[in-house]
Amino acid sequence: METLVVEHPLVAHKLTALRDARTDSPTFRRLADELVTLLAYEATRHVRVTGVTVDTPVAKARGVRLAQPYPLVVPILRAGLGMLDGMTRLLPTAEVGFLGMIRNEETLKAETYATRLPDDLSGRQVYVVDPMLATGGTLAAAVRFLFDRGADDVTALCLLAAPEGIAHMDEAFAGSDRPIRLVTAALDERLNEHGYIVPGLGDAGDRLYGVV
Ligand SMILES: O=P(O)(O)OC[C@H]1O[C@H](OP(=O)(O)OP(=O)(O)O)[C@H](O)[C@@H]1O
Ligand SMILES: O=c1cc[nH]c(=O)[nH]1
Ligand SMILES: [Mg+2]
Repeated sequence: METLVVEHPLVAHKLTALRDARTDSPTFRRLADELVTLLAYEATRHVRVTGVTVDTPVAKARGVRLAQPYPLVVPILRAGLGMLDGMTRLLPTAEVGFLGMIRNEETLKAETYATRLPDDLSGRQVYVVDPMLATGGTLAAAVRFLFDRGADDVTALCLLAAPEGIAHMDEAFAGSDRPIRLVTAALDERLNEHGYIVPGLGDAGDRLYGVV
């Protein structure tokens, strides 16, 4: 999986505050919202555009507009919701689909409890947002939903990624002719015995939504 770790002092500053266990949920939500916007700037470098000509007050000008069909943004509930507004702020015309998934903390396997996606995604660019890429089980299942519907251009935006998650995605989609890109704020060290990213930031959904 093509991976871009965004190196930028503002990204590092906001990620450090997100990691800090002392950061409360309102602040955590604001930082996640700000951070995804910085990642989205990089993640949308390939977004499809089409040529247009407009009249300025002075003269005609050649330009571009987002091509249609517009991209699809898919937050993976719960924690992906914390990244949705930041993403749609940059892509206001994007369509939004939803995947509700929860990782079984015994088996570490992802289980799906809600799917609201267009049936036909052929020709669509898709941006998946989920703060954490840990074992990769959740993202792999999400990408499979999207590929099964015909998507051929998927970019995942994650706040943190673990090497195990990237390796899992590489195995799961080895030989696939459809590119999957990952844009993240940091590649962390490893997973602990509970499947949590080390040093990580804890359970992203719990941090976002005040679960103590
Ligand atoms: O790469 P994986 O090992 O699959 O782990 C990553 C997933 O785990 C967390 O979700 P969780 O299942 O805790 O649900 P939540 O988002 O509702 O907190 C996180 O939000 C990711 O979706
Ligand atoms: O560290 C982790 C791993 C999986 N899910 C999370 O929310 N955090
Ligand atoms: Mg989740």
